[in-house]
Amino acid sequence: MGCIQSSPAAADKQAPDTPAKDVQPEHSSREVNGVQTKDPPIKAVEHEQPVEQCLAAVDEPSSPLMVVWKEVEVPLPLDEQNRWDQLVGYNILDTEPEEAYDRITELCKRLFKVPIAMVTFVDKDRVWLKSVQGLPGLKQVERRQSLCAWTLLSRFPEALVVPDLREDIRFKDFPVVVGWPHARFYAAVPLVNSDNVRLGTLCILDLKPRDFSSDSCTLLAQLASMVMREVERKRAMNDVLCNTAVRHESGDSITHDRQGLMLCDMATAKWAIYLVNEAWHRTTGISHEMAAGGHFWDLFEPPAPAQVQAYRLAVEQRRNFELRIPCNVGGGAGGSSIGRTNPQLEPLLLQQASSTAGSMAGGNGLNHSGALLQPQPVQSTWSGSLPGANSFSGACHSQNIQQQQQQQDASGGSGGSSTAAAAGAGAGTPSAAGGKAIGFVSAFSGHEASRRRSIGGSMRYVRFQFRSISSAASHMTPAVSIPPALLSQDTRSNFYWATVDIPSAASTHGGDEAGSSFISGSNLYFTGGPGGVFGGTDNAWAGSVHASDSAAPSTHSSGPHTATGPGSDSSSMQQQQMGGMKTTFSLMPEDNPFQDITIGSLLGWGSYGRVHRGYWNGSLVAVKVLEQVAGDFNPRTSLEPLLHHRLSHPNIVAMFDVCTQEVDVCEDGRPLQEVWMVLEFCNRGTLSDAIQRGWLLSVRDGAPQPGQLDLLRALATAREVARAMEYLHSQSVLHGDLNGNNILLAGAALAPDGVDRRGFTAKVADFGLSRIITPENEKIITRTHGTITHMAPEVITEATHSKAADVYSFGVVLFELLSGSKPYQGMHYAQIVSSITSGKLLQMLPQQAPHLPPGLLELVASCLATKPVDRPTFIEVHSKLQELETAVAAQQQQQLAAEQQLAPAQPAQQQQQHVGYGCYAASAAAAAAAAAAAEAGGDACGCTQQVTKQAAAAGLQ
Ligand SMILES: Nc1ncnc2c1ncn2[C@@H]1O[C@H](COP(=O)(O)OP(=O)(O)OP(=O)(O)O)[C@@H](O)[C@H]1O
Repeated sequence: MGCIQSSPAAADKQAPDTPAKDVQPEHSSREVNGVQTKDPPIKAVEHEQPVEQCLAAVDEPSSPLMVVWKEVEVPLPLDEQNRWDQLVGYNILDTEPEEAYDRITELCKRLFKVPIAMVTFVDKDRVWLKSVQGLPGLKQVERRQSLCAWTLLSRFPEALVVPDLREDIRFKDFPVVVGWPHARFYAAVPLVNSDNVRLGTLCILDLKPRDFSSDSCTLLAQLASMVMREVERKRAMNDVLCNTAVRHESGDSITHDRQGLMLCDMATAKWAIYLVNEAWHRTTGISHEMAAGGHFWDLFEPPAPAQVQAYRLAVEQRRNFELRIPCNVGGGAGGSSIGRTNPQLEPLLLQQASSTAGSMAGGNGLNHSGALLQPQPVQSTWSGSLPGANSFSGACHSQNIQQQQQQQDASGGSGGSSTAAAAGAGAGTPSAAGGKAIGFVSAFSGHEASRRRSIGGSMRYVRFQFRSISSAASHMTPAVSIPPALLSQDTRSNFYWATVDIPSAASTHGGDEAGSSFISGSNLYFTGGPGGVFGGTDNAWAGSVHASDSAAPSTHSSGPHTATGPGSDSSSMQQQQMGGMKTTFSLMPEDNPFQDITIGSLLGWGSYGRVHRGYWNGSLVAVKVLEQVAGDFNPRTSLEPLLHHRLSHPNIVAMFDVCTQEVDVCEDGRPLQEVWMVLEFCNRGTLSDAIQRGWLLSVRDGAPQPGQLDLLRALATAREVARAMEYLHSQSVLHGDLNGNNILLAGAALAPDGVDRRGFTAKVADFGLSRIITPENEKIITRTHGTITHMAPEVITEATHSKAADVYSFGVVLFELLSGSKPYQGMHYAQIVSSITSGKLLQMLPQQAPHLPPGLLELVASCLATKPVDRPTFIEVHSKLQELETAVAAQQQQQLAAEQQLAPAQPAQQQQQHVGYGCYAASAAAAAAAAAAAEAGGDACGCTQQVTKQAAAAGLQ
C-alpha cells in the first residue's frame, strides 16, 4: 500500500471512468522488489473487461491480463460514475479525523487483534483514509495499488478476505505487501449506502497470515454499518444545517438574544461551529462569516494533546464545562476583541490592528475592524478539573498557578500596560508582581509591546460555557429552542451550546458571578504546556491523542524535561513568562436535569405511571413519569427507558432524554425515585381514539361518512405501524403490548400529491412490556401481560411471547382499524379468555366487511392464525400492505378518471370534491391525464392492464 502524495502526475493519468487505451511505453517498465522488469505489451481494454478478466486470471496466474489490469487501471465497479458522484455528495473526502470513526477503527484493532484498521473512501484515483490506526501519518493510497479498491466490486458481496496477501496474484506485488508495513492478511467490508452504492471500506490488516471466520466477517460488517450510519448521519445533519429554513428557525430565535451564543458539534475534531449570533460577534469581535461554518479551534489556539483528554471526557459524559481563553480586551465599555493565534489570520490581524490602533485607543472595539485589532500570541494551555482527578500530580503546582492568577488579577488587567512596559524589558521572570501584563508584553517583541501600549488594550479571559444540548439544562441554558431537526438526528450528545462573555476583572477568577465551579476548592487543576501544539500540523492535535496520552496526565511538573514535550518544565516556565495567561478548563456543577423540564397538564394515567404535557429545552414534549424504588429492578421502569432510548424510527415515538430523581423514602428506608422520560409529543391522540372519532372514514362535504371506511387512510396507517414493528423486530425487540392505545398519532402536513389526506403519522409507543430477544432464544416466557384482547392464544395459555405474538396483536389492531369496532366488544375478561383458549378466535368475515379487498381479509386472517408458525412476519405484512395500498390507490385513480369522463361538464373543482372526498381518489391532475388518455381512445389512465394485474395480485378482484 503505497502512500501517495496526490501529485499532478497522478492526476494527469488516464481517468478511471474513461475506457482504457493502449498502455503507453513508459508503463511497460516498472520496478518490482527493486528489480526493473519489462511487461509484455498491453492491449486496449474496456473498463469492465479488466476487472472480470483479471478476476478470471486469478485462477490462471500466467495470464498476461493481470499485467493488463495492473498497468491500465484499477478494477472499477459497474456503477463507478454514479458511485463517485454519490461519494462526492457526502462531502467527506479530505475532512478532518473524527472521533466517531476513530473509535470504530480502534475497536476493530482490539476485537480482531490486528495492528492496522482503517475506514477508507475510494475516490477517483486514490483511496482516502478517514480513520487509520497503526499506520500513523498515512492519509491516502493510490487507488490502483489499493486492496480496498477491490472491495468495491460486487463480486465480493459481503467481505473481501485475503488470508495471505503473498499468495494472491492480485496483491502479492503491492507495495503494502512487498514493502512497509509488509502486510500479510487483509479483510474488508464495503461501506454501502442506502442506494446500495459502495463508498469505501472498513478494513483490517495483519502482519501475519491468518484465517477469518464467518462470525468475524459478520462482526466486521456490523461495525461497517456503524461507520455507514455515522456517514449518513453526518450528511443528514449537513443537509439540515444547510437548509435555510432550519437556519432561520434557530437563527431567528438566537439572533436577538443578548448573550453571545454559539452552537458547536463537538464530535468534530476542531468543534465545527454551526450557528453564532450577533451578540457573539459583539463579544468576541469575530464576525459571523468567519465563525459559522468554521471551527472553534481554528479561531483559538488549540490545547496540548494530552489536555484534550479533559474535554473528551467531558463531552463523552455530556458534562457541561467552561473554558477561559486569554483575550485582549480593547478597553472601553464592554468592547473587546479576542485575539486569534491562527497563523493564517496573523498578518491580517496585525495589519488591521495597526491601521486601527489610533482610532481604537480607549475605544470600545465593537466595530468590525476593531474586532480584528490585536492578535493574541499567548499560547493557550488547558487547565482542567476532572471527576476524581486527584491523581494529577500537578495539583500542588496548579494551586500555585491559581494563586498566581489571582494575584495577577488583583494587580489589575486594565492598568497593566505600564507594568507591561517595564516588564517588557526584563521579560521572563515569573513573578506575582508581573501580573498578566508581564506575560502580555513578554510574548511580544519590543515593537509589538509599544504598539499595544498605544492601543491601550488589557488582558482578560473570555469565558465560554459549553452546555450539551442533551444534558438537561439549567437556568443557564440559552432560552432558545433547539432546531427539531437536530434532535431528530440522534446527535444530541455531540451538540453543545456555548455562551460567551468576558467576565469583569474582579470575577475573572474566584468570584465568579455565574456560579461556575471555576477554581472551586473541590476541583483540582492541571496546567498543560503548549509544547507539541504549535509545532504540529494543523489537524494533528485532535487526531493524535491516544489512550496512552491519558496515562501521562501529569502534564508539566513531572514529565520528561524536554523543551517541547507537553510535560516540559520549560513550557511551564514559558507560561509563567507570559504571565500565566492560559486557557483554563473546568467542569461546571452538574445541572439539575429536572430544571430543564417544565411539567404541564396531565395527559393521562397508564398502569405504571402518568404522562404530562411539558416543555424541554423549549420544545413541546410529553413527559412520562414512572416511579421505582431505588435498587429494585422493575422491568417496567428500569428497562423501558433503556430500551426506548436505543430506538430511532419515524414511526416510533422518539425519546429525547431520561432522568431520575429521588422524591421520597420508602418505609424500609430505600429511596423512592421518579424516572422522567422526555418523549416526542403526539398531538393527535391514540389510534383507538381516532377510530372512534371517525378519522379513518371517508369524508364527503367535510363530514365523515358513517360506516364508510376510507381504505387508503386505513392502509396507510396500518402500513406505518407494520413498518415500525418491522424495524422493532429487526432490532430484536418484542413490543409485548401492541394495541390501539399504544399507537399514537402525531400531526403531519398533508402530502403534496393529495393522496395522503390523513394529516397524521402513526407512531408506536409504550415499551413498558418490551423485551429483547436473541437469535438463540426468540421466545420469552413472561408473567407480565399486555392487553387481554390483543394477546395471542399462546401468550394466554403458555405465557410465551415471540415475534409471532406481536403479529397477532397487530392482527387485532387491523381488525379494529378496518371494522371500526372494538375487539370482543361487550365481552368481559373471563369470556374473552375462555373464547380465546377454546379456539374461538377473533375473525373478520367477508360478509362483515364486504367492501374490503379479499387480500386484506386474508392478511387479517393470517395475522390472527391460531398457530404462531402460520402467521406472517412483519416484513411480509409490511410488504403486503404496501402492495394493497398501491393497488387500491391505482384502482381509485382509475375510478376517478372514469367518473370524470361521465361528468365532463362539471367544473374541475367540483369534480375533485365529488369524487376525491368520497372515494379518496387521486389528484385532479392525475385524473385529467387519465381522462385525456381515455379520450384519445386508449384505456382509461392508459394503464388498465397494469392496474388490473396489481389489483388481482392484491386480492382485490
Ligand atoms: N408521547 C405522547 N404524546 C402524547 N400523549 C401521550 C404520549 N405518551 C402517552 N400519552 C398519553 O398518555 C396517556 C398515558 O399513557 P401511558 O403510555 O402511560 O399509558 P397507557 O398506554 O394508556 O397504559 P399502559 O401504560 O398501562 O399500557 C395515554 O392517554 C396516552 O395516550
